[in-house]
Amino acid sequence: RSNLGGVRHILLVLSGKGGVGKSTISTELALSLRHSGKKVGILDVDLCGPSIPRMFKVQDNDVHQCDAGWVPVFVDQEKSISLMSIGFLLEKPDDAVVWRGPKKNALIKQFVADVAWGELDFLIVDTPPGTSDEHISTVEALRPYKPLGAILVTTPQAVSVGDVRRELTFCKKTGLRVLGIVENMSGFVCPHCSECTNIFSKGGGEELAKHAGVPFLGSVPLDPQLSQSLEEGRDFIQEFPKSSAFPALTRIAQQILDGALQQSS
Ligand SMILES: Nc1ncnc2c1ncn2[C@@H]1O[C@H](COP(=O)(O)OP(=O)(O)OP(=O)(O)O)[C@@H](O)[C@H]1O
Repeated sequence: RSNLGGVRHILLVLSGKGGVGKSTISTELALSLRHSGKKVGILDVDLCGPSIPRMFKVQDNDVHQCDAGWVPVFVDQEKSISLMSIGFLLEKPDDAVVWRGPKKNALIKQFVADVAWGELDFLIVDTPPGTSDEHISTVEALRPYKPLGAILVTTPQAVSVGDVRRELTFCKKTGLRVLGIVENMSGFVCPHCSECTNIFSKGGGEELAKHAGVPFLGSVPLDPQLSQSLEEGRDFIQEFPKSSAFPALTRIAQQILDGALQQSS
């Protein structure tokens, strides 16, 4: 039996640009799903900029081997969130990965085949920005396991939205279903007067979703408590239910749960 045999739903998180919040959305989606009673894994295939270990504050952990392959790193004692990332394989967490494409592709194949995930409700695959070799290798390696689809993350500005158009084309060409678009860093709600300032403009992601005929999963505002939680490896979903990004993040998770339920029925 393959190591992904016990994984019910696989979804990818993609973006055209770097730094728009893929790892943030992957992390908060995993936490939200965990609080809905699901077992979740995150496979971080961002080989040159792995940020998932740090966002869960487990960057000093090592990965061990068992008969079935690599044992992922568990975030909690209940083992409800497990992680695999190149960050756990580097001698020092800040070591740079200077590899050519074939070596990267080989590691991605190994990540897909050799991690002993056990039973998972969701496996979230956090990808590097763009549509590189690594994306093609990831999608090809996952194809036999019929991924649920991809979440596309963008910031509201036209330049980032333009890059998401390329992601839409990538999904179409590789036969990956688009689960929806998330607009991240969409306005800043003042904690004192609750007025919303659209720092990076607003609505680009929603408009693109409408235009492309794909679901719009929601706008996540810029939220200092969110970035601080990520810096400190804290559980934002549990600790900050009153913060401005909380409703959007939990709504995204609910839509993913609904979509997965529909696919299963
Ligand atoms: N809605 C938000 N509010 C506040 N800070 C955010 C928000 N979304 C992301 N950030 C912060 O922005 C930074 C970049 O986010 P993140 O690492 O998730 O982006 P990424 O797209 O995964 O980047 P990369 O391309 O390097 O993989 C992080 O420091 C994160 O804490």
